[in-house]
Amino acid sequence: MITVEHLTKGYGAVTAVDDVSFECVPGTVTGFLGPNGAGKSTTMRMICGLTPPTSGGSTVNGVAFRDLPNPGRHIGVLLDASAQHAGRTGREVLGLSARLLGVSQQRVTEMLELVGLAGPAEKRRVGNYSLGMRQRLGLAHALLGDPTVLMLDEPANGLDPEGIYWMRSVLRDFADRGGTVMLSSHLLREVEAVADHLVVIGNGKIVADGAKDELLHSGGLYVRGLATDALEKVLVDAGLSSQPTRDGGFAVAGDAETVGRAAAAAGIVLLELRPADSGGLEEMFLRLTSNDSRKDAA
Ligand SMILES: Nc1ncnc2c1ncn2[C@@H]1O[C@H](COP(=O)(O)OP(=O)(O)OP(=O)(O)O)[C@@H](O)[C@H]1O
Repeated sequence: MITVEHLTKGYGAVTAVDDVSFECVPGTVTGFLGPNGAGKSTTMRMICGLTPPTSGGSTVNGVAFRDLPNPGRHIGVLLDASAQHAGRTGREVLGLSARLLGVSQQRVTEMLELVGLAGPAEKRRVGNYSLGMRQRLGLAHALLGDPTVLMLDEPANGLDPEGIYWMRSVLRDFADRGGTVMLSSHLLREVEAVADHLVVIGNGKIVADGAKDELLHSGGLYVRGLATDALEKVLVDAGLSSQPTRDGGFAVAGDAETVGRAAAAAGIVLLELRPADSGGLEEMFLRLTSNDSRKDAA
């Protein structure tokens, strides 16, 4: 469980994180979404005690990170896969951490196997790893202490499609076994496939927080029929608010039964009647990306 309460961080005139509160609960994957410079990394750094907040606080399983006796046994963190000792081999990196955490070398072997680095790869220096291999090692490192919480900053960076699919299945499995997962991304599509819950941050502030299905389908219904003009008239006559879409359909605020019955009564053949795509969230996300990206300004 991760609990964030009124977390705020100012850097001079910039408020990188502005009164942010949310929870990541056991058994779920929370996608922490926001454009570049939105405040994702700063929030994560505060959660794991690397950056002191200006105000507010956060806990992991009810305890402030800095007060956890052996933090790696509670929360596995992957903030920057490239920040690993380049001169050590993959096995050495994990082996040293295992000694610090008090876990066995057998666990090191298991984690290397889990992330697909067992064999020749584990004997290569991390400096010679691709970014995707570093992400795999970073995930093995995060899982090493058998924590109940995982917090990962952009873990899909550098992974190929097969690697992204694999990463999702590891995270999904971790959550399905009761673990808490928080992962950040600046790509909605990337977290959509794995997250149950979404927290969206823009310009340091939370702009959306809720179940993924609710947020993605807050755009109402999508309907498309054979006779476009007639369908539009039917929707108007039924008192339903609708917007034409570029592909000849309509985004409708209403329930499927009302739309379906109204179309049937008018003898209109419907080709599609379904929840709208992630239009609402995606549009909001695009707006954030165009207006709130502070990377350019920074
Ligand atoms: N150490 C720092 N000193 C000054 N400003 C900082 C510092 N760290 C972050 N910032 C600023 O805080 C804001 C949020 O940055 P942060 O790295 O948390 O965003 P992010 O959402 O993780 O972005 P990205 O996806 O690009 O990593 C940015 O405007 C950034 O320039």
